[in-house]
Amino acid sequence: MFELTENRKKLLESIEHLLVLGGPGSGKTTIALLKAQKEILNSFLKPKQRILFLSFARSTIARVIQQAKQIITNEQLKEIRIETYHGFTWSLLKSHGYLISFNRNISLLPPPEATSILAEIENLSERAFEKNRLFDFDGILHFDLFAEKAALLLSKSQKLASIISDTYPIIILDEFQDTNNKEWEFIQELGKRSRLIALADAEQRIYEFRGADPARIGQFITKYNPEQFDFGTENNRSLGTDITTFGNDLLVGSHKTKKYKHVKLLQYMVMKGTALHLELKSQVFIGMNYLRKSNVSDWSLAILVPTKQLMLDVSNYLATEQVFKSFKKLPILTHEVALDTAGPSLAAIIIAGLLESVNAPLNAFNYLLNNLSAHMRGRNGGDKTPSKANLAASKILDSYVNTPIEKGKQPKLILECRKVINLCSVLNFTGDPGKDWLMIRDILLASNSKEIQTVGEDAKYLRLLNKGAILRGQLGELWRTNATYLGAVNSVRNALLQEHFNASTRDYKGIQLMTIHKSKGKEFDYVIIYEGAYNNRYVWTGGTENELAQSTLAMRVAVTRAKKSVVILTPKNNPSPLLF
Ligand SMILES: Nc1ncnc2c1ncn2[C@@H]1O[C@H](COP(=O)(O)OP(=O)(O)OP(=O)(O)O)[C@@H](O)[C@H]1O
Repeated sequence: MFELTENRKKLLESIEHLLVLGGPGSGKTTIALLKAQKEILNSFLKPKQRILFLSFARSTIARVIQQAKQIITNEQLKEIRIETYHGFTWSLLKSHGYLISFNRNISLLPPPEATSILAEIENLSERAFEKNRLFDFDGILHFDLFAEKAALLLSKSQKLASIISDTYPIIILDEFQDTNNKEWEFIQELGKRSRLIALADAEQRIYEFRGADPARIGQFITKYNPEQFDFGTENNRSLGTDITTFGNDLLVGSHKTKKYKHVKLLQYMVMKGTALHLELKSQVFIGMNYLRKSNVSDWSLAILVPTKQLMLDVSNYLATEQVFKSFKKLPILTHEVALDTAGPSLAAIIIAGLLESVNAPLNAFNYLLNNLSAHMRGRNGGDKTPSKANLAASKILDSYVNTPIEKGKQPKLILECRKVINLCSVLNFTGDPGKDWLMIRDILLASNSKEIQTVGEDAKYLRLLNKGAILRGQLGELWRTNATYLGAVNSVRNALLQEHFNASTRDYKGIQLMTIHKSKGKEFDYVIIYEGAYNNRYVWTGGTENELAQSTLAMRVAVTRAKKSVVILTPKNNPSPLLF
């Protein structure tokens, strides 16, 4: 199916540890899949053995599976386990974590709740201490500890390590340049007995902020003395275009004096109101027309933005029809958004709590206060601490739960929470989870408290996250068995947690909106990179040299996602220094 160069044929024959280097679209993933196929065809695998393909993100897994289906047969695909580091290490810790924790039952700490629990610990080493304490003593595993604890587990139990290596004699490490120290420790445990194939591109290292280290590829070479293959700037993704050339020129700044056929740099006028993202939306229509005219079947068009805030603003703009004074209209554009889940997940737990509360009115009020406090502390997600105002408000709620204040002196937020409970207590549920859910969400949205309204707003994004169906399914099940929503919080929590491990099988077709960082490892027919004004920029004025270097790498990753064409939009009054 593929014309293979001598170099690639040599790679397929190798029985050493391997390091495959190459720029975006040079064919690293493809050759790794061909290598796996070759080993399968050579009957290298004994019964029950499989090849393990490890990557970082669920969305990348989806793409690799999609790509694998074009290269190898379904039977061969069954002999490859394609997994995220999280999914794989969790499966190890879930069944064997008791070997390294005082608590025999290992459970997961859902990320939004983790953020909320750790919100007040600002000091990073204290945070790390608390995360470790939770696992060591309570068996509760924070997502950040997956690699670390899995490495510890394998180092403590050589028997388990042998079983793992016996099951997976060959392990492919995707996006190796982005492994942090803990993942590297884990990989070294695996590498004691299994053959490793690392795929890497130093210039696509965009996760330095989570511990990716420029020295990592060198460490791999020193440790394993692998056979090395470098596909350099070969470009199989956007063959016949100058997209990769632009990406490489960007690294040295030489793009500023050149012209490109497949990369358009546009400066747009920043406008307000209905015209806020007019230029972007118009470019999306132009892109769609181009793809239709070029007869690209099942086309994909990505809009990549630097910040989450801009992503949400753009999503709202695309999902609304604009009508201008001239009566010209810009219709709604259906699209998918790659959103972080913390805020919406915590909002979902609040709504689930209120659905339950109607049948358990006794604790309903305190329950709401606790959940609302968790939402305010955790909605920013990740390891980010909440804003001072949110932290202060959450403390009001926490202290009220412990020592209620007499009537007349209660803060407004507490009174508003009481109002929510009263309004919910007189609701007549229909048994249709979709409708009942919306009744509660509307109560939250109509609240006079900004904090409570925000919960309603965050809950709206569950639809964008495609979580609607799964939640409806779980709640419908409860109603069918009990004719109440008792147990809603648990089932919502489980449903949302499960999502972290299900390799998303959806493919990236149509209009996809995401941050530049999320676009890593994906490919689209057409890419529009959109920089907003003020805080929604690639480069902040006054940023350090290192920040500028990171932004350049991120921009190159974004550009090289495209197969056919790229448009980059930057504000005319203050164009990006990376571009002009
Ligand atoms: N030898 C080849 N001949 C023809 N097409 C190829 C070859 N290798 C890869 N391709 C095609 O090129 C595209 C990019 O390949 P692949 O995803 O393997 O690159 P990559 O190096 O893993 O990219 P990235 O680092 O950007 O994720 C795919 O569409 C693939 O089908």
